[in-house]
Amino acid sequence: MTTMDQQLLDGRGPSDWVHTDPWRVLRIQAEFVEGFGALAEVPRAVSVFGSARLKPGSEDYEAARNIGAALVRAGYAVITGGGPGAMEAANRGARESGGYSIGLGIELPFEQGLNEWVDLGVNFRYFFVRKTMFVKYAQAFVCVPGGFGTLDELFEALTLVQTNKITRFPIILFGSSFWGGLVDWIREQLAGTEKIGVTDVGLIHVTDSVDEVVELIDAAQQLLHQQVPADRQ
Ligand SMILES: CC(C)=CCNc1ncnc2c1ncn2[C@@H]1O[C@H](COP(=O)(O)O)[C@@H](O)[C@H]1O
Repeated sequence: MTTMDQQLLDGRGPSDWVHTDPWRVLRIQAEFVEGFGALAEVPRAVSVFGSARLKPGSEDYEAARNIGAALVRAGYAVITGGGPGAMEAANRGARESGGYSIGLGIELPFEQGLNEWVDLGVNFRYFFVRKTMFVKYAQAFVCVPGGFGTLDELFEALTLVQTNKITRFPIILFGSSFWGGLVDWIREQLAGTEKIGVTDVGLIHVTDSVDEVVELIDAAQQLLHQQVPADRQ
């Protein structure tokens, strides 16, 4: 009969167990622990999402950069997915304004690594762990034009607010010509056929003004501070 100690210390034997789900759970757990640990001290922050494919100099890239800068001037750290395009732009605006620029990267087959404007970077293997961090450490979401990834992050936030899993959390879509059609469809098709409540449409704010982005977030913060006792803020 062998003891557990013996089995542990004996280096020989099959190693396929490292690829099993229980073992994966430990890696997932480690990823949560690492993320919570790295971000615990982050001051109040806003997550900015948008297309990984935006090119520097393009209108949307420069908008994301301005948003990053404006958020820092208003006292917020900026959190992004740490990649290129809109993420790089928002991190860049934040760093250029002397603020706290955070990138939560994801392991991808065509990975390019964290962009050069990230001050605090954490890399994740699992999208769902990373998405928890975007929500947990942000006071608001801002989406500039993007693709599936951006829509995924947008609808995750909308669902969490709709179901009261997070409260007082502005979700701001920057760029009315890009987002307008989606919001019209949400109003007409989703609210119009009672797939969502009419008031749910009001969870989405659309703007073309960087100043308004900050105003919306500040207003939500003020409401929060009025409602939550000082020791819990
Ligand atoms: C050039 C290229 C596609 C690089 C991909 N590199 C990426 N690095 C980090 N986060 C990403 C990346 N691609 C997508 N995402 C995630 O999905 C969102 C953008 O996806 P999309 O481009 O809108 O659909 C980002 O906010 C980010 O959280």
